[in-house]
Amino acid sequence: MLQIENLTLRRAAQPLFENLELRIAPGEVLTLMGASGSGKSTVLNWMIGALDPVFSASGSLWLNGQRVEGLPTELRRIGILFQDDLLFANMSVGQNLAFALPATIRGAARHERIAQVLADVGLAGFAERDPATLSGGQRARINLMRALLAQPQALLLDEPFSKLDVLLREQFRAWVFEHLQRAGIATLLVTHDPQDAPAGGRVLNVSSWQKSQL
Ligand SMILES: Nc1ncnc2c1ncn2[C@@H]1O[C@H](COP(=O)(O)OP(=O)(O)OP(=O)(O)O)[C@@H](O)[C@H]1O
Repeated sequence: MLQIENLTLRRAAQPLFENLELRIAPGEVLTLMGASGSGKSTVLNWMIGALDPVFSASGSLWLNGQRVEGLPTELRRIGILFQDDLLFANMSVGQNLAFALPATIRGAARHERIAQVLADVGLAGFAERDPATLSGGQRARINLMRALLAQPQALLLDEPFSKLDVLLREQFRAWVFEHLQRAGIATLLVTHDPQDAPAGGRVLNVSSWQKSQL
């Protein structure tokens, strides 16, 4: 369970919003929707411990019963995926994935794990490929798998589909939701496009943030 309690964010003395409350169950995707500049990315930055110092925050963040908003980013077990993929251009696909693997997985087990991940996403044999030679959809899948290899308990998606063309976007979206549900990951999806939300999923609109209860 990923939970925000009573979050107020301010820039200078001005509140960006007040008293945000939300709860996301394992395997659920909650969509956070709102106009440009309404503060969606700022919430995500706060959740991963990367709030710009121009903002101040009060409120608490809980992940599976542990209060995490005071913890360093790497101890929070919260992954994030941005609209621009951040694959390292000077590394192969396999090296990009290996970068996210926990250090406790060593030696041959690392190669096996990466081969298995690539096979799982329909990209068997791609470990040596240069990321620049991949299609948009292939890059998107590698980027998501890299975020998941770090074994997050929650995932934040910031406009993850907006750079994909229409057909690919539909396929990738369905694939992502199915994958996250199977992995039991609590997911917060930020978007300005209502069509990005999973069918039947809960949507929280930024305009209703004041004292909203989800
Ligand atoms: N570093 C900063 N310094 C000053 N103001 C900032 C800074 N970062 C963001 N802001 C402002 O804070 C507000 C919220 O920004 P934020 O990026 O969270 O909005 P958003 O809802 O994610 O927008 P978008 O959909 O365009 O990404 C905006 O008015 C923005 O201009």
